[in-house]
Amino acid sequence: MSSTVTSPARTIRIGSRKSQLALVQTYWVQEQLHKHYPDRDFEVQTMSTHGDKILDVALSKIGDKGLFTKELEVGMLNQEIDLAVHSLKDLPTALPEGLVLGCVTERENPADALVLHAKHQGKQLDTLPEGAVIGTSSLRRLAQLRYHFPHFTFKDIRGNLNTRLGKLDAGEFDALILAAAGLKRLDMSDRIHQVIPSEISLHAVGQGALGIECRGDDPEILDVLKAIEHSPTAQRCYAERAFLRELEGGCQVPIGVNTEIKGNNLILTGMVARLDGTSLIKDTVTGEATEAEALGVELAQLLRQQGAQEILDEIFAQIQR
Ligand SMILES: NCc1[nH]cc(CCC(=O)O)c1CC(=O)O
Repeated sequence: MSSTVTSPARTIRIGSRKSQLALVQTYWVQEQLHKHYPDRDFEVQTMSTHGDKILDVALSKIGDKGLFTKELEVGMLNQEIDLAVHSLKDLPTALPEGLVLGCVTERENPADALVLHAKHQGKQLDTLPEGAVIGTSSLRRLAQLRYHFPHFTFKDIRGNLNTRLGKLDAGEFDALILAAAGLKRLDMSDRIHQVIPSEISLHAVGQGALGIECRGDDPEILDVLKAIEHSPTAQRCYAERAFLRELEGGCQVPIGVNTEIKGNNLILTGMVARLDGTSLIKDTVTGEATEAEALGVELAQLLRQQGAQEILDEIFAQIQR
């Protein structure tokens, strides 16, 4: 008599930060995976990351490498969780040994958005008064907006989305610049007064996309993740991340991008700006979408030839002080 004994499929453990946005994103991934693999169990485990615990310190002062990802990565390497869902924007371009970017899901609108205090209802960046106080914690947004709107006053803001919106509504700011994608995912699209055009603000690398990280030596998980990969988003984000990696910048340097897929081609625009908004270097490359990473490297080299490295060196020196 012979019988085939198959051990029951293991429960797949998904790690997430505890913020409202992180949870919405993680439960969305869980649901997508469940749709593709109805017979498998996917369970969510939440963890606080260093970035969640130091909400009162300016992001640009503490550096950003892995601020929102490290604890989840340790969890994966210790076999406590099998994959981690991140806002791709928060995932460093160099991952710890043993971990890989397993898949990239379909992107929301990657643009930045203008969110106004009620008293400015109906206004846009062009029509906000001189001296308007704009809240942002991102050097990228700061540098680009200063470049285009030197007459505004810029003020750092921290905290999760609800905290920030509370500060805006309480009158501490005239407007905030936030990712349109985060507001959309939290069902707060009605707070977006203007989707900022890419001519004014190039978005962060990976903005609006989710990146799922897992162990490189776990073929089962890598295979499971293939079902929810969105290939055009992945190609765009691979080009953006190669550009950032080549310039050796994190999320907290004024580097912005825009990507577009047209037929087989990928169009990548990138910029590096001075923090005070006095200069901004920007260029565009086009090539086969299948060569996404090479395009990112090419654009980085192009911007370097135009002085991007000097700007970045200046910024690194300032941040370290
Ligand atoms: N750094 C914080 C962060 N990480 C991801 C998002 C929003 C969603 C996204 O860009 O995918 C935000 C907030 C913001 O920039 O307004």
